[in-house]
Amino acid sequence: MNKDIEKVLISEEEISSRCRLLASELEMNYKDLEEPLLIVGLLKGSVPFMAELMKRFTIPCEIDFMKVSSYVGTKSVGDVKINKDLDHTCDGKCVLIVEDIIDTGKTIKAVKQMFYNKGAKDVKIVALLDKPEGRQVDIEADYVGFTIPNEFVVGYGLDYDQKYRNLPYVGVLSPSVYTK
Ligand SMILES: Nc1nc2c(ncn2[C@@H]2O[C@H](COP(=O)(O)O)[C@@H](O)[C@H]2O)c(=O)[nH]1
Ligand SMILES: [Mg+2]
Repeated sequence: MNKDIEKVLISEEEISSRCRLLASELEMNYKDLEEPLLIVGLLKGSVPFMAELMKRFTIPCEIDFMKVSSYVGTKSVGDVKINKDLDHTCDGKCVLIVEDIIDTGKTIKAVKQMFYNKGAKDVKIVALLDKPEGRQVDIEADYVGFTIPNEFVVGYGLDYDQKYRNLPYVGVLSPSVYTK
């Protein structure tokens, strides 16, 4: 295990088997769509989760990415800014937003509204992790991989200062790393 990780919260095997179930639930719910589902990953944290899900889809789909920022270090600063916008239009489309983690809910609430403002017909959210104790606004994901306690986690796409995204598991970062 990486020396900066205090404990492994969710193992690689647990993530893989949960993603298999989530993908089949999503497939079932989207099987009657008349046009391709637009799957949008929020960069950078959603990349491993999005790859794990989409490789199991057999439904017609298109993919795109958006980059928004709302965090500095381990703190949510509230304001959500777009750093990279979509390549696709989403007028009249069904959109599935893929997010790594929902904490205060401010990011995903703002992003969901952005998609409706862009003319999407339907917007659903799938999040690998949910920290309901951190919630400050009224928003829930439609699909959640794991509900976790209110701790700062890294790995499987999630970073601290751009590090640890490559870990194959989700772990709790030792506070000594960010109180240095
Ligand atoms: N590496 C981690 N990133 C986190 C964690 N909790 C939140 N976040 C980042 O913020 C947004 C969502 O935050 P929200 O407060 O607006 O809901 C999420 O996409 C992450 O990028 C965490 O524990 N570890
Ligand atoms: Mg994110």
